Amino acid sequence: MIEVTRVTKTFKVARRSAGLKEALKSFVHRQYQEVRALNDISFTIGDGEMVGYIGPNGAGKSSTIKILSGILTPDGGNCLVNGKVPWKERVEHVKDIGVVFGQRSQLWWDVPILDSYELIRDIYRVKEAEYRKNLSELTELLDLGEILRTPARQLSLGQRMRCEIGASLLHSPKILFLDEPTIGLDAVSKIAVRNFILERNRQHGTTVILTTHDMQDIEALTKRILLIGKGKILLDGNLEEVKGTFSKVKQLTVQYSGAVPKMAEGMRLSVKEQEVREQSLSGQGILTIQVDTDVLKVSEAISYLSSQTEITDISVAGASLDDVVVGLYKQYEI
Ligand SMILES: Nc1ncnc2c1ncn2[C@@H]1O[C@H](COP(=O)(O)OP(=O)(O)OP(=O)(O)O)[C@@H](O)[C@H]1O
Repeated sequence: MIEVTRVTKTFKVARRSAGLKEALKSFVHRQYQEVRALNDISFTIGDGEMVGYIGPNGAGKSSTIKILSGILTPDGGNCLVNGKVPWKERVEHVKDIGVVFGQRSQLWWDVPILDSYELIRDIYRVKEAEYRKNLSELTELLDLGEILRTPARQLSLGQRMRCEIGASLLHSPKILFLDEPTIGLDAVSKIAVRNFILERNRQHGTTVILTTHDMQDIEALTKRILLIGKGKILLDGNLEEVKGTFSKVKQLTVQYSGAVPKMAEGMRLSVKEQEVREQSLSGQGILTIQVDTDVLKVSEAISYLSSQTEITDISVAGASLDDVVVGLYKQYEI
């Protein structure tokens, strides 16, 4: 269980104007500006939950993850992770958590991955039997076989990321913090990483907090999202419900054979008039229709269309999660 209560964090940043004169001045009179990274944030995450922590650049996501993993101390508020205060009980706390920062490595650059893993085993004092079991499971699921004997610096980004995730799980943590785990990966590697995380959660009940700008990660992995902006939690809700509030308009793609169907109130054609005219001459075609579900249900729109023409194929799509997130950022002015 993760309980974050009224946490605040302010950074003091040195400020000076450009130029040599200003640089010399700042030696004598240093000026500081305060950046409020976290402003009174609270949330609770239950055991085995997978939560997407999203927000624009500079919103405060990494600062939260650093506090939850004990790297940063907040100025105010409290935080309990499995009953422990992360920055006060660090040694005990790190046994419970695994952390992957997509932009930083926890592996030793010049030594084979297996040597890094053995160092991690010693640091976390993982028992030999547990280490062997975890290593063989992770090697199989993350397809690490060949690459375990290669130094990190010789691996591709995708191979290294699989090794990073393996490294974070060698001590069987109950909670996994993933900060942009698929950044820079190709489509195949992204899917492999997502599937592994899903499987880990299913089989071991691992709690996952995922920060990412990749909405496909969020869609594939999480049911709940926490939206942070300017250091404040702006929304904590079910992903499907949040999507629902933004997807009043559904898009129907209709393949038909016969007359071009007329549009009812609440339905709007997305294709150009010229295209419709051409389709009308050929007696068949594909139309893209926007349906405002406040006016007309999708099922009503489909039966209205099929009363006028023969529908040979149809697909319904909602707003993409990227559209939803852009809408949220606009709504909350972040
Ligand atoms: N060590 C630091 N010193 C000074 N300011 C910092 C430090 N770390 C973070 N900040 C500031 O705190 C704010 C929140 O930063 P944070 O890295 O938590 O954002 P983020 O949501 O993770 O952003 P991104 O999506 O770009 O990674 C930003 O304004 C950032 O400049």
